[in-house]
Amino acid sequence: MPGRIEDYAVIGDLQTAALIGRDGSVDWLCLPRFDSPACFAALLHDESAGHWRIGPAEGGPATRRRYRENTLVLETEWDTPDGTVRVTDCMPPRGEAADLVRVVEGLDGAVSMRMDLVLRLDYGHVVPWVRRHDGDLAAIAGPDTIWLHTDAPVHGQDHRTVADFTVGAGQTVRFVLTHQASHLPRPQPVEAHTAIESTDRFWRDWMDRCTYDGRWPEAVRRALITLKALTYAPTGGILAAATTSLPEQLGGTRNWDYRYCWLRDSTFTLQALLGTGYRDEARAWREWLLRAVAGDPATLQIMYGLDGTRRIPEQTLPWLSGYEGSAPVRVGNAAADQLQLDVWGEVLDGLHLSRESGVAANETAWDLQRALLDFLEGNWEQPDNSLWEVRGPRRHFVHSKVMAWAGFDRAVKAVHHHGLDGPADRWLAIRDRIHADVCARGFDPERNTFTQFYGSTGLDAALLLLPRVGFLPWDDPRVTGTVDAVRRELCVDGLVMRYHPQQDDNVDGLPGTEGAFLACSFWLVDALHATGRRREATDLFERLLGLRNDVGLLAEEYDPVSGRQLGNTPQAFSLVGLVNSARELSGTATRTTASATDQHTGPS
Ligand SMILES: OC[C@H]1O[C@H](O[C@H]2O[C@H](CO)[C@@H](O)[C@H](O)[C@H]2O)[C@H](O)[C@@H](O)[C@@H]1O
Repeated sequence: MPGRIEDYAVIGDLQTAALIGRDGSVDWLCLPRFDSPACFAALLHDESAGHWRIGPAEGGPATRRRYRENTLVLETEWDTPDGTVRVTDCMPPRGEAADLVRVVEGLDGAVSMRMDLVLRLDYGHVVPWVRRHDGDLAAIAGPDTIWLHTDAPVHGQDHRTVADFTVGAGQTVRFVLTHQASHLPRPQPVEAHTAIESTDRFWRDWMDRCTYDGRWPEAVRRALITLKALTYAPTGGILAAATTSLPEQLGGTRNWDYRYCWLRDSTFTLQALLGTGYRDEARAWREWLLRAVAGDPATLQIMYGLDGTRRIPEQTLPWLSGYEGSAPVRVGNAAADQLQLDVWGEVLDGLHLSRESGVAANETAWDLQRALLDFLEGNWEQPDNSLWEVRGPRRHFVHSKVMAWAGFDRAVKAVHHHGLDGPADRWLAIRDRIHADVCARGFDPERNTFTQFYGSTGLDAALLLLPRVGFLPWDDPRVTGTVDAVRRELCVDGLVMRYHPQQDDNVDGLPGTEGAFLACSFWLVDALHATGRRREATDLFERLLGLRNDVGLLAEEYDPVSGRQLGNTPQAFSLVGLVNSARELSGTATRTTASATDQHTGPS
């Protein structure tokens, strides 16, 4: 049985990531990339879909675990009646091949250990052929070979590889699992202890570049390390999360594949990284973006594969029962074909932010922005699927229109403040038309709130972002009215639902419901802070910190009733929310969105 979502820690090598439960079992790993088929998919079924457990023979959860300070090296410890043992796990930043390194170390007494390796390629589907080569194991299936190099005595048993051994104080037993394409020669295995030390150094060096000096430094640093772990180093692409199909409702069907690069999520991640000193990542992301969206801006997708791949068709994997029975398990994501107008605005805002932050200008980037503006000019009046990717009918979502406004606003500023070339007066006029349209059709004066879409009876937590992008000032009564309405109508036990799915005739077109959306809850922290309710903002922020798991990770959502994390994990959206709110509350936030002096000055 897989653990709770919050039972999982993550390790990764900037090309893929493994999730490790409190019982020492790797229950999720895709090789060689984040979006490759999993060789351990127990998370979405049970151990027969592949897992790799190393722990005391008696089983059970660890007594404690932690990351080594400022690193992605995980240490899991068990106190047993016979002694204490530690397993150290890491994935060294990629050299010749992907390696997963696990070292067992006796700390006290002598502990009987068991290793249970069940390799199932293609998401639990394919049992590999296992052969011995010079004392190591090679598991071969189709395009993949997975090598196991260890000094433990392993043997095969019922299509799995097991080892029973005892570690005494001061003894270590090493395991290195390496992936290689099956047509290539065996890669040089890394030495486990050396790999742990070099991984440790890599992450410490990366953390040394962090400029964050505000409150809650450990939570912010852990979030930043995790965001970095969600970047795909070869291309600079930024993932939404490391998993697919962890459910938004236990037992439900809201199960999606997040192992791709959403322009929206990446832009938000960029804000958090730029605001904490990580300019190289911002540059790499911009270059990724320019390559991914090259071509006709009318064919811009809201998301791409890690290398900018456009086709990520959605399929279901019927042989997997799903996390706690939450089926179907999906790979690929049909949202890639949706129209989500906010994305144009977010990309324009993200590139504006890079410019404002002094990340060197690039002529191609401005050409792209002009092309995006041309598209937006002809399409901002279209209904769309919104940032929530609704699968119901397209509507005139207020947040989408406001982000179109933000796109033109940033374009005008690019001309006025940065001397770039463009028809600023025309853009200004469109900007003001959008503003007037939203204020006339997207605001309900009787309820004193903006609405989810034109004519909607529902609300949307994304409305909390309107003042952040400068659409109206925080003290505008329409903004304070909307913040109050979100609190009144969308909060469950103080946490924020992104909207009520059943509202407006089932706005998202999906069955079931979902948990509180953690990113939105961080947006409420920022809104409370900006509207002068600072104590409440801090209280909510600290409550959200308390929802992180024991190693500081957050999934997409949280169910206040069962007290469990829900959805894909670790999720960039949630962690970006944490970093940005910490910066706001600490007063260390530099401009990542329009400041008060940049607020809208046109009509309405
Ligand atoms: O709820 C329906 C949609 O859920 C997913 O989208 C959500 O995750 C995205 C990645 O973090 C995020 O950008 C989006 O705002 C969220 O709504 C899923 O990917 C969609 O396919 C699905 O329709």
